[in-house]
Amino acid sequence: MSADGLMLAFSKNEVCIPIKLPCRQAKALLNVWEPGCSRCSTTSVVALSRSPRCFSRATSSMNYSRLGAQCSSKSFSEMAPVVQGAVIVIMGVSGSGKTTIGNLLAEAANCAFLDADDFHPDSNKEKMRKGIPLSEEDRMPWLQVLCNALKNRITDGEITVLACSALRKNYREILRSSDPSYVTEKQGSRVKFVLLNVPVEVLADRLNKRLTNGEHFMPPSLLQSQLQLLEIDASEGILQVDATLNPAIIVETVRDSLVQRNIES
Ligand SMILES: Nc1ncnc2c1ncn2[C@@H]1O[C@H](COP(=O)(O)OP(=O)(O)O)[C@@H](O)[C@H]1O
Ligand SMILES: O=C(O)[C@H](O)[C@@H](O)[C@H](O)[C@H](O)COP(=O)(O)O
Repeated sequence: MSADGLMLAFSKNEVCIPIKLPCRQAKALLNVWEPGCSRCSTTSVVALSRSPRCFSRATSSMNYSRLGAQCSSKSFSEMAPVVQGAVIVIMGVSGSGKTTIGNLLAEAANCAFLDADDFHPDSNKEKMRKGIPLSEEDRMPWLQVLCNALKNRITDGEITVLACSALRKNYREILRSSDPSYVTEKQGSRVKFVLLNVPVEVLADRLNKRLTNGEHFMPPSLLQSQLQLLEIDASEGILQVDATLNPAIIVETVRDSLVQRNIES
């Protein structure tokens, strides 16, 4: 594909017809697809480009999200020809919104959602419930179980959204190593991280409300230890988003950024 070309795949009854078009023509073509148009209910439109610049130019100047709502046009799974076996880890401290955003992202992208909390042994949850931070020894077996689960999904070519605190770089390295082709941190892994940034006062407020509503085992008293542990190494190039925004906007931002970063590479 040429660097300036957009590939459009029109999928109907499971039949894909990939075509290449210059940006301007692609935009013009996609613009005639109005929301509610009867063709949208039976046909999906996928715009893919190996050039992120080209993709963002085309998508930003047409009402792509409106089109997407009708045609589920930007789902990762519809990009299956180029995106196979990938994991998007929504990371951050407790209360940053990992479960909320991870669920919505997976739904929007039509792929599976896993919550790392569901992989903790009861002993870990009991410890946290009592207000005791987990130790390195508590976390290692848990991360290893997660790593194995992700490895199976990557090998099967599945796309997964995982909500996981992944606070330290060495924890993330364990998750990255679930990509069988990942050797060193110098190379890309099919496991990508998105950090949800939320100010401490907002986090405390969210955790207090969540506890009062009896929705979660994690006490607000553990927030400080979580923040102390959070380690972000600029060299990892982790995508960071303002997670105080409306969840729908966060999800849209994450999807757009991942597409622009070419999550398949
Ligand atoms: N973007 C957001 N705006 C407002 N409230 C949010 C947002 N994201 C999450 N919440 C709320 O904050 C609380 C913590 O969110 P949750 O998804 O459970 O975080 P985590 O999984 O990181 O602990 C929940 O009550 C949730 O409804
Ligand atoms: O490594 C850890 O200390 C835990 O994984 C922790 O980071 C996580 O935050 C808790 O499991 C609470 O779950 P939530 O993050 O969903 O509140």
